[in-house]
Parts: sequence; C-alpha cells; structure tokens
Amino acid sequence: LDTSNSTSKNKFPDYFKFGAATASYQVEGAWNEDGKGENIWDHITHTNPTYVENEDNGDVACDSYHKYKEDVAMLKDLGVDYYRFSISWSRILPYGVTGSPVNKLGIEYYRNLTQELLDNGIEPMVTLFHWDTPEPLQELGGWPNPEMEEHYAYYARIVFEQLGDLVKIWMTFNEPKQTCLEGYGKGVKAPAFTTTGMADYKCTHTLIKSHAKAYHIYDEEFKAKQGGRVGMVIDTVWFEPASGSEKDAEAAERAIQFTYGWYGNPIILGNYPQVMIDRIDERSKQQGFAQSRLPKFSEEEVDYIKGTYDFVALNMYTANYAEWKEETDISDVGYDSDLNVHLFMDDSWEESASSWLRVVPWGLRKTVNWLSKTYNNPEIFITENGVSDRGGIDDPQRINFYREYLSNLVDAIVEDGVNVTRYTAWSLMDNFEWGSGYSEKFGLYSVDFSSPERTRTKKASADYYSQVISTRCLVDSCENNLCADNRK
Ligand SMILES: O=S(=O)(O)CCCN1CCN(CCO[C@@H]2O[C@H](CO)[C@@H](O)[C@H](O)[C@H]2O)CC1
Repeated sequence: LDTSNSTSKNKFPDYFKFGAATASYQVEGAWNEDGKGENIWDHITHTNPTYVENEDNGDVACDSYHKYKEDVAMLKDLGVDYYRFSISWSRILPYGVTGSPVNKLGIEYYRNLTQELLDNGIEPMVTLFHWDTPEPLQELGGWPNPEMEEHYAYYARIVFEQLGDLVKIWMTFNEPKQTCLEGYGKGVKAPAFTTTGMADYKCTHTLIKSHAKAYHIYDEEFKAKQGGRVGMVIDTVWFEPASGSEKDAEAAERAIQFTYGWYGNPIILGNYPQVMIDRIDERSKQQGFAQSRLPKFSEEEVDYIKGTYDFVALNMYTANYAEWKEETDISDVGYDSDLNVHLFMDDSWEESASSWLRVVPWGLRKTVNWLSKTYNNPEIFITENGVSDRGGIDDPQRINFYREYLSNLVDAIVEDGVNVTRYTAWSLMDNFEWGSGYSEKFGLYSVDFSSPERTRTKKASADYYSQVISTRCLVDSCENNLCADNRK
C-alpha cells in the first residue's frame, strides 16, 4: 500500500474518500406513494405500533422521497466524495416476486436522486437491501425460504439494468446479521421472529446464496459494459479478550468468527467459519437433531460463493469484552448458546444514546487489522461509523467520536499498512433508528420531525467533518489542525 503521499501520521492519503450514509426506510417516507408496495417495517409498525419506541414509524421519516434535492445540497456542503444510500425493494417491485411488474415511478425516483448526485460531483454508492423486505415476500416465508434467492436475483438484475449506467459501486446487503439474527432469531428487528438457532441460520444460508447469485449476474451480464464493483456490508463490534488468557483469546476470536466470519468467510474464503460448523454440528447432534442446524454448502456451492466480492465492507461502531464460558446448558437451541461466549462492555467506556454503543475508538483499528489478517489484506471500505445522542446541534461528543475513530483509522492505514480506502459517516441526518424510533439521533444534520417540512439543520459535527474532508487531516480545532504541513 503506497502511503508515501501522506506527509504526516494524522493525514489521510490523497486517494482516500469520505462519504455519508442513509437507508431507504430510515429517511424516505412516502411509504405508500407512487406505487410503492408495503415492506416488513411498514407492516410491523402499522399492525403492532408499540413495537417501536413512541409508536414512531417511517411513514414520513425525513421525507427524502420529496426532499432529496435538499439532501444532495447538504452532501455538497459537507464536501463528501460519495453518498451511500439504499434502494427500497418494494418501491421497485411492489409485489416482490419474480416476474412481478416494475414500478416505473420507483425507478424514476432513484434515477433522479442518482443524477442529482452526479450533477453535484458526488458518487452514488448503492445498497440493494437495507432490511426492508417486501411484505408479500415475507408472507411467502421471507428469508428462511430458499425461494428468496430467485426473487432477490430478479430484483438485482432489474436494478443493475435500470441504474447501472449511473451507479458503479453496489452493496448487495447491509448487515445481514440484523436481518437474520435480530429479525428471525431474537425478535428485535422486523419481522420479529424468535426461532434462534434455526431460522437465523436458514435465513443466512438463503441470503448468502442470493448475494452470490447477484454477484455473478453482475459479473457475467453487466460488469463488462458498466465497469462497476459489488460487495456485501457486514457489521461487527470489536471483541477484546477480557484477560490475557488463552481461553479469552479463543473466545474473542470465536465471537468475531460468529459475527463477521458468519458472512465474510463464505463470500471471501468459501464456507462458514470452521468453529461455527464444528460447534453447531456437535451441539445439534447432542440435542438429537438428525442433521446440523447449520445448513451445509455443497462443494459446487462453495465454489460458486467463494470470491464473490470486489471489496470488503465494514460497519463498526463499538466493542465488547469477550470472556470464555464453561459449556453449560447443552439443551438450549440458540445462536447465543452455540456461540457460548460471555460478552460485556466496560463501564469506563463513554456512553451514547444507544445502549449497545459505547465509544471505543481503538476497536476500529483492531477490527480493520483483523480483517486485513483474516482475509489477506483486501481493499476495505468503512461503510458506517458514528454515534447517537438525544439531539441538539452543538454536538461535541460526536466531534470527539469522529476525531478519535478517524485517528485510529489513519494509524491503521499509515502505520499498520491496512488497505482502507473509504470512510462513511453514519449518518448524513437524524433518521428512523429502528426499534428506538426517532429517540436516538446519529445525524451530522438534525431533522425536526415535528415540522411537516422536516427542517434540516447543520450540527457542529458537520463543520468538523467538512474540515477533515477538505484538509484530509484530523483537526484539533478549526484554527490549528494536527498536520504541520497543512498549517496555513
Ligand atoms: O438492542 S440490543 O442490544 O438488543 C441489540 C442491538 C445490537 N445491534 C444494534 C445495531 N446494530 C448495528 C448498527 O446498525 C447499523 O447502524 C445504524 C445505527 O444503529 C443503523 O441506523 C443502521 O441502519 C444499521 O446499518 C447492530 C447491533
């Protein structure tokens, strides 16, 4: 990795790109406008309003469906190189299923948004799926149903055809663990099923095959003409051994294999992590299952799935300590007992507005080093990183968060030689934070959800992030940044 053009420890290489991110259900609104079909988040918030804090929902959200030009103006003001957003499957295919009619107005919205970005010198970076499964597909069984593979392939091909002339970086899925483990295993995300230890593994199996099929469709039918790249966004927290013991080190490695490796290993190395296969096979047998609860890839599937990535993408926010645990309740069928590691956070780590998120900047450097070591130093995009608060446009905690995490990231690049080439702030603006509704705010811009205009207001952290982007340096404060060569 040539970082010779970085003249100081705190300076990002000139090729490095900065962006900001959102996702369709979290910002668009217009939940049933212009032909859009119902998705599982529309469904769960309408049929079970108390599922989300304050009975919030994404019916209007930030109203980006109508206000996308304002969003692009904000991105322009920030000075980002790219904008990561996601496409609502049910806006393109209201019925979801293979062969169902395309909603032209849905295509038009995404072409308008993408063209607006390009007209403003901002590169679009598009996620095909950010948790908003069309409800009709869920009612046909959703992701545990192997049929989803052909429905997803049908959707992906249409999007590549209709937007591939404008979009060159595609991400098939955002954080599939949330869809599968939290959505079908633990009930904390839609569709809120709780058959962990079975449905989460079936969901993942279908999803990984769907990803591989979309990757090959792009590779065989579009890449030559469009010249784009395809990857999958996978999230993990950093797992730090709770002590220097061998057992805790093994526990930490097992934990990241069960989170990032669950998806990263199949698409990069070809199969599930060996530790997942071994543990789930053994526990399934002891529990009296005729076959493992972890589905198997056949030899040809392994070959088909292996190498289906053009970059490695990481969403990382925080860390956990990982402590080895005695094998206890063999009878419990569930992901957590298959993993069997005690995970906890350090009370000394600074809190945020999200219970699962404490500020642990050094965890980012460790995570990208782990990716580099595990997957043979691939090109890495940070596709989400950010912190939540309860609101306000003077947000020093968010400024400190970005400075500390970016400082660790530039050290990983300049000192450790990790090949990270992009960094994406989550999020451009406050938005619908899933089960927490609008109570937890991650934006560089605030949004007034009590006004029909959904007024956007720049926060102090937006000015900070703009400074970093324009100077490529971590600024201590606006007048004196940490890079001597950049001092005016
Ligand atoms: O509540 S519990 O403790 O029972 C379980 C929570 C654990 N989840 C929470 C969020 N998530 C990663 C972040 O999720 C990501 O980051 C953003 C901020 O959350 C979201 O808005 C994005 O849509 C998502 O991509 C992964 C882990």
